[in-house]
Amino acid sequence: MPTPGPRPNLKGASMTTLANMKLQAPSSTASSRQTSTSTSSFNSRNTSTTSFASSMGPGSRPPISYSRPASAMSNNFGQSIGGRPRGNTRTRPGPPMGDNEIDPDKGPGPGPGLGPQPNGWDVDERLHEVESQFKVMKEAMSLSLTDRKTLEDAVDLAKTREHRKHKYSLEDATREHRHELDEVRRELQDETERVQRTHREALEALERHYRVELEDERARSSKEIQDLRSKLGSEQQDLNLALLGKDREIQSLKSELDALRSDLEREQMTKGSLQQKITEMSTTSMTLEDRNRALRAQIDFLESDSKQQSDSFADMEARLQEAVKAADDARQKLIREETERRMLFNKYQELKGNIRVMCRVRPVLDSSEGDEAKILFPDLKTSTQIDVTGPEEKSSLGHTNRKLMPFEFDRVFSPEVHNEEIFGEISQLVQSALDGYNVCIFCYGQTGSGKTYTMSSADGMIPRATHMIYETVTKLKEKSWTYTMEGSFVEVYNEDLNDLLTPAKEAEGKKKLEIRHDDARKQTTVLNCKSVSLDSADTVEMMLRQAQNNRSVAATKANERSSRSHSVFILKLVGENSATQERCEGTLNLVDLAGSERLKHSGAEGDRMKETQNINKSLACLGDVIEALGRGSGHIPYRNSKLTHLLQYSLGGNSKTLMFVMVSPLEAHLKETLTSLRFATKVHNTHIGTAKSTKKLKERLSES
Ligand SMILES: Nc1ncnc2c1ncn2[C@@H]1O[C@H](COP(=O)(O)OP(=O)(O)OP(=O)(O)O)[C@@H](O)[C@H]1O
Repeated sequence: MPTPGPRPNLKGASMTTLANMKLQAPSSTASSRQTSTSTSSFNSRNTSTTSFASSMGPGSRPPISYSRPASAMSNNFGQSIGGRPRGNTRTRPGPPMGDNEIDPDKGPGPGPGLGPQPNGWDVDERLHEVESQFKVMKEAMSLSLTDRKTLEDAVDLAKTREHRKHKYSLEDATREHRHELDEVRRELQDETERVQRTHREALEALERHYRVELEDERARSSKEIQDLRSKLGSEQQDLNLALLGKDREIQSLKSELDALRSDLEREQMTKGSLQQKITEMSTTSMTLEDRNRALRAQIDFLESDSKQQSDSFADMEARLQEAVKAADDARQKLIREETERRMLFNKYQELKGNIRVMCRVRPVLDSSEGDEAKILFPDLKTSTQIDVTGPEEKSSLGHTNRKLMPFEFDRVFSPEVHNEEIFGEISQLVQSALDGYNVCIFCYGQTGSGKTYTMSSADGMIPRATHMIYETVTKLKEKSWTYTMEGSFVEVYNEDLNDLLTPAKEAEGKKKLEIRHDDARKQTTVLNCKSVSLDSADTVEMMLRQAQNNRSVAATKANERSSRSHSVFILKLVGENSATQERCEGTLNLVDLAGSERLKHSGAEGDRMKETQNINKSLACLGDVIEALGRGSGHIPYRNSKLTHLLQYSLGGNSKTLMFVMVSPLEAHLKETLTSLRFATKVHNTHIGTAKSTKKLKERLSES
């Protein structure tokens, strides 16, 4: 129920004012209600503001100072609604309301006719009062609005401050956290860096260590690879050479086979024709015997009848003439056949190759010599192979093994083979020398391997060759061949040529030996060298004894009586055929080379070292010459050593060469054995051009 407002005082008031009053009275009530509401809300706000302000607490933002305490305002406002404001300085001062005052609870009082109203009817006063109340209310309103605004501002400010405070504290916290985070990050980073540094250092140390190890390993591996490569290279080279040699051998064997086949056919034909001739001759002989018998009968008859006798005599003479002619024809045929045999024989020799290599292993002399090397002779049928078990080798994986090294030559002689069998193989070459070829037979090998035993022992190649020559020469006399034989014996010692048939004392005042070559005859003469005419086999034995005494023999660690020089037995054979007028000139050189052991192994010093160096040099030169001949080189380095210079016409296209590689059976000599066998293999793989007999040369020379 709206409280009835005081009756408006129309006296002195304009109609407008009254109208306003009428209009405002209820609104005032309403506004009073409103005010009350707003006051309470203000109060509540004020309370909240106070609590908010108090929540700020000491040390926080300063409390908000209001222009007027809210409670006061509230009181004023309450009073202003109820009547005259009390104690409000802004309201018009007036007399205390007393009974005339409008009690808000009671209302403005009874209206006209509703009860006594002291001065209640004083409209002006009432109006004035209402106006002043209105003014007060208005002021209160504006104040309240201002307050509200202020409060709102304060709230906003507080909010802003609180917000800012929060923001600050948040920012502080963020900063703190960021700082902490930075610290932690820095620490972490430091730790990480430290760990990284430690790891890097460890890694670097490891890397350095492994790099060193790697370098070592690499160096070791590259050395091993290099060793293996060079070994492989040399083995490959050897294999290639062996392959080439084998190819050539196959080719030559094929052509040899063809030639032999045709030779055989020819020989068979010759044999057939010879047999036919023999049959013819025996028939002739029988005929002659018959005639003889008839002639005897005729003689008897002539003795009885002279005419008949003289006729028969003439007939007999004619027949005798015929028989003599037939015998002469047969002799001529024999000589022709000898010439043909020689030709065929030498052709066969040529086909066998001009350089042949044979290997001989000497037996173990007694158990004190030491362990025996593992040497096998697998090829029993043709006896051309020797397998040597090499020294112990360490593989890259650390395993120890021994390689089986096979070597192949024209012939291999095991320790049981005697000099007789060896000579069987070389006798054909001796025959070639008689037929006018230059022949050279070497014995190569380390000290104590059996060179001297093979070459010049009592039943060695030199005495056997000379015996064979004597026998052959004697037989050839029947075929109109007469031979002169001259022998000389020289040695090459420290690149000097010495005559072994002249004792050292006698040789002192004599001129030095000089080598002279006759290029047209392909013959070599040693000037100032003694040569002995060999008219009996005994002369050769005497020669050998003399040479042996004069040979330079010195002691080395490798062999007690070691030959330190190359000795060359030179046998010149000149044959002439009185029937055919043929002439041939051949030379047989039997060479016992000095020991081929290596300088390091021989333990040589001083003079012995010089000797060894010279021996090694001349052996190397011999290898070079054979190699150059094999290559077909235009320049053959004969003059690089005395030995090759001396043997110039016995090494090469116009001669036949046989090299014996002598092998010791002892394990202690294994390295030297392998070196010798490798050298011999190189020689074996060398193909030297076809040999030519000086007889043919002579024929050619005589033609020109
Ligand atoms: N086939 C063999 N049968 C029996 N004994 C042999 C045989 N070969 C060599 N000998 C002996 O072996 C020893 C050494 O041989 P030899 O003197 O011939 O060797 P070498 O190679 O000529 O040595 P150097 O180079 O010192 O002259 C000698 O006592 C010899 O009699």
